[in-house]
Amino acid sequence: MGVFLEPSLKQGSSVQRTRVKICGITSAADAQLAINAGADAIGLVFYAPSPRAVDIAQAQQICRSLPPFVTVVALLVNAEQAFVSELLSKVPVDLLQFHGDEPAAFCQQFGKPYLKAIRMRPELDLNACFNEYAAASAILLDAYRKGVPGGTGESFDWARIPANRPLPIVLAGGLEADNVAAAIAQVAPYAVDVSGGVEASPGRKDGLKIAAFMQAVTAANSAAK
Ligand SMILES: O=C(O)c1ccccc1NCC(=O)[C@H](O)[C@H](O)COP(=O)(O)O
Repeated sequence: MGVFLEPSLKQGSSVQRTRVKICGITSAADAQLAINAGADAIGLVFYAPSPRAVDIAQAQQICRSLPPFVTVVALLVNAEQAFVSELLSKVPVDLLQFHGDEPAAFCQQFGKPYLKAIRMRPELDLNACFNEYAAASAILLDAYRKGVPGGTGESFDWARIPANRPLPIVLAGGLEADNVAAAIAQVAPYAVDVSGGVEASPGRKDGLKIAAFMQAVTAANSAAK
């Protein structure tokens, strides 16, 4: 199991450092850029319409290239149960990320820790989401754009996130080097998640943007001590 979200590290643990997931990794080279810069986790998108999508064979190749202690997150959007089972049998996934409308029972059936992504639509009842997905390792809060399941590059009003949370929060949506320190200072999330903000183009990560993002996170973590 990777170290990104051990089930025992629920909200309130002594761990204060905001961790980093870099999502939408499509090559071993980009995975190496993320890891060398200090990312805790990489996200692999198994959603074909995304420009960041990978298939099982690509995911296997990327995972073979990884050093130890890197958490592999598999991102799904309303995938069929059979595909998730096949994915888990062929790729060394540490954490599932359900980014669609998956009910809690669907998410839990695989016996694998999972993140439930919640897109912050205007009328959202966040407490109801916390209750429904109480078995999740963490809740990933992402921006909402109608018809776009994720990877929007847009942020949302972080003031909508309550200070008291029953689950660790992974903050996503439009993060980049220029705003991630403010996000950490305001929200104090368990982790941050970024995709577009560290890219040269959709699906191709930019080493300089990754380095700048990680430096900003490191500075914010130091300031929080
Ligand atoms: O990244 C995608 O293309 C994507 C497509 C469909 C569903 C989810 C997707 N990404 C999920 C993530 O966890 C992203 O990192 C998150 O939405 C933040 O993306 P960004 O605003 O570009 O940093």
